[in-house]
Amino acid sequence: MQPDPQDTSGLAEPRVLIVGLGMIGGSLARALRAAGFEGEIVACDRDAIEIARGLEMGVIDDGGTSLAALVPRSSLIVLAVPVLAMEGVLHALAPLLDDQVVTDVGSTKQAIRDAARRVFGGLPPTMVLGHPIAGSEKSGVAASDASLYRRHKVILTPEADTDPVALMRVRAMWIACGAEVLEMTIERHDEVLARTSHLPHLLAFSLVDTLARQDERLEIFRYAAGGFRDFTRIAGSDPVMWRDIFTANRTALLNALDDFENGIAGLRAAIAADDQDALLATLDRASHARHYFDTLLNKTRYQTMEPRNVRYRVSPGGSVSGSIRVPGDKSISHRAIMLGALAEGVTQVQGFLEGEDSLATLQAFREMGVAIEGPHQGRVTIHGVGMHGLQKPAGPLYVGNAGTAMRLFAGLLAGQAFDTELTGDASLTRRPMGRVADPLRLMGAVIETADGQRPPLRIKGGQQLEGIAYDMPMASAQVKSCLLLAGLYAEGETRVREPAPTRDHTERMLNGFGYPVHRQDDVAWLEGGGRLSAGPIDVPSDISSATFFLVAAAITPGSDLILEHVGVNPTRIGVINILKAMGADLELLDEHEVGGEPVANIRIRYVPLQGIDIPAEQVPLAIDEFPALFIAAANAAGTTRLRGAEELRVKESDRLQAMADGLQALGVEATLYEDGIDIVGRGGGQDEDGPSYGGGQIDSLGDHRIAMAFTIAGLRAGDEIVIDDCANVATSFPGFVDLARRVGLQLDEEG
Ligand SMILES: O=C(O)C1=C[C@@H](OP(=O)(O)O)[C@@H](O)[C@H](O)C1
Ligand SMILES: C=C(OP(=O)(O)O)C(=O)O
Repeated sequence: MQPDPQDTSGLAEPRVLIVGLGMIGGSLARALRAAGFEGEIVACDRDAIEIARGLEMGVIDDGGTSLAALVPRSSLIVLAVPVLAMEGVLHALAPLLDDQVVTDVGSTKQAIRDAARRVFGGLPPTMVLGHPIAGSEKSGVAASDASLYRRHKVILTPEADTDPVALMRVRAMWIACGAEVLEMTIERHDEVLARTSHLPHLLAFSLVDTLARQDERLEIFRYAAGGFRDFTRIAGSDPVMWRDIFTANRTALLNALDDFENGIAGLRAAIAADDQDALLATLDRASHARHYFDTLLNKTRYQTMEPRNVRYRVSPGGSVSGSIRVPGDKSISHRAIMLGALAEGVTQVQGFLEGEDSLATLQAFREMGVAIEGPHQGRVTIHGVGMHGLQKPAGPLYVGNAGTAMRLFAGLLAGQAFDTELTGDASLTRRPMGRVADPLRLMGAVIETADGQRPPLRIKGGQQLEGIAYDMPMASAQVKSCLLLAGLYAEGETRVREPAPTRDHTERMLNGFGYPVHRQDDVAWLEGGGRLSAGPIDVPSDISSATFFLVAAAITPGSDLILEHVGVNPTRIGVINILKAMGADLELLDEHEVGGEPVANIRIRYVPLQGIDIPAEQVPLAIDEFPALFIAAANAAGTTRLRGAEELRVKESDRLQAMADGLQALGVEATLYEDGIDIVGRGGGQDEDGPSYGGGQIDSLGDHRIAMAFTIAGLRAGDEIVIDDCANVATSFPGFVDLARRVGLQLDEEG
């Protein structure tokens, strides 16, 4: 939660003493004042001129050069002197301290704790070490800034015996300044800061110094523009302060420097050897890393129950018309990156889905050393590394919300020479992974899971896999694909029998990359040990995304909509078959094939729908489309019955339950079964144009498809539908809100 910068209620200090009135201490004083702090603010500095300036600027109420005069009536003391000056200040303070709470703002923490131990025999419980992660290259009280800490992080490093009241008081001070207060151990703080702050400062100082000592230095500085200026701004920082920090955090800084030297050596070698792919892999990884880690950090907050609540507000009514193209197919986008990375040569992809799920797959390959350019407007260029060219990633591979990524990666990584760990967001962490881990173990893979065979997955590298013949207990394209990908690395044949046809994009794309995959009846198989050769991939629009608009048009009188360039692979068109069986007026135009996948434009016009018993064989062919199809059912005449769909319970949410709850909230009768649902449609009444159900509040449970299904339900609602927890729509359908508005929905997005 963002602290209220005006809230000083937790801060009841009669007098705050700031020791060291520089830019950091001065900014603290000004921030407290600006927040309406009513106590006294005094400062001590050995430089009387700084104190005089502080008084003149109105930053402090009183001040001087002697601690003895200022400590006694103060309640909270903030040490804002350079790190190596701390020990001297602590010595001077020791005889003066009574029950004051003491804190500091030093950039390293172990050195200050060591100093306190030498002075006091231990870190006193009333001393709370802290560090605001804010600053500037400027110094002195004249450079102070009342907003320096606003929305910045302050790290406090309490110890086991720190007085909780002291901690609370220091925390209250920073919250009053508008900061976000975090806690971590002293050791962790020093390691983190060595990498994120101390190393970059060291590099900036070093680069400027190196260039400044060269003969043509004037020329260098004269022409040094953007890059040099950006990179070296911090080299103008206070030398004493930074000498102290580098000295005080010696061990952690040297470790960070070692890592950096390895990285630089790698780049040097790549340049020397004219290894453009290696160079691009590093540059690309770096250029995307900042954005990616921001997203990742948001996810972490999301998991820890501070949801980024994106809320949709759908006004009732609207019509649906036009001609639109929805984003690229998610299943094919994942596979394009995976196979492109393992291929020999360069794979050009167009139509790539720039959604969070497929971007997670892309990032994971970057972390395994693959050079990938883009995405730029759906174009991605993958510099394949060959079947054995992946490198061990530095840490766990985080695949967010994407079940497909985790399960396909499990197969692919089981055959690598190195260990890996796969992690995901809260929803993915609840999903079953035994369905891939068990058969992979039969192939000889070594995989550890968390309780209940859930993520994270720890996959041991260096195992020789053996082909197996596996009868899948459920119709799952993810399991089939996982085993086929592991089969690429296995000895002999890997055969997978599916109880019902499932999407066959993996088989098609492998064949397209020159790797033979055979099929006879319900069995697909391949022989391990082959090679993939790169080729272009044109990703069609995702029929699962198109479905929301197909249903929107199917339920809204007067609608006439064309969805362009949609993938209509026979293993994906359950939604078309089911809508047609319900009576929808739907036709495929301009059917043709791109890169081994059939595509078409789909035209759909409104006619009243009938409820049906959904044929069992259509279930796997429409597995992701059911949330939207349930909305079609709610608008049809009569009851729609679905059975044999227990897989819906283990998607991003329990989709049977989530949809039943939502439909009931709108006033639609829905009866749940273990493997399905009956929905009593509200269509077929006298007033064909009137609303089918009411409005209401829906919890999407963070499931993109639940969120989008209830959005289109708004077209036939009698009142507003408000849908919570919609941020994950971005996993599969970036731009959904804009497109929905474009075809005629009245939709607002909040948060
Ligand atoms: O292979 C794939 O790309 C997918 C397979 C399906 O999952 P299951 O294999 O679990 O049915 C589907 O729900 C998912 O969205 C994508
Ligand atoms: C189930 C889905 O995806 P995944 O399994 O990849 O999370 C989906 O997109 O509906």
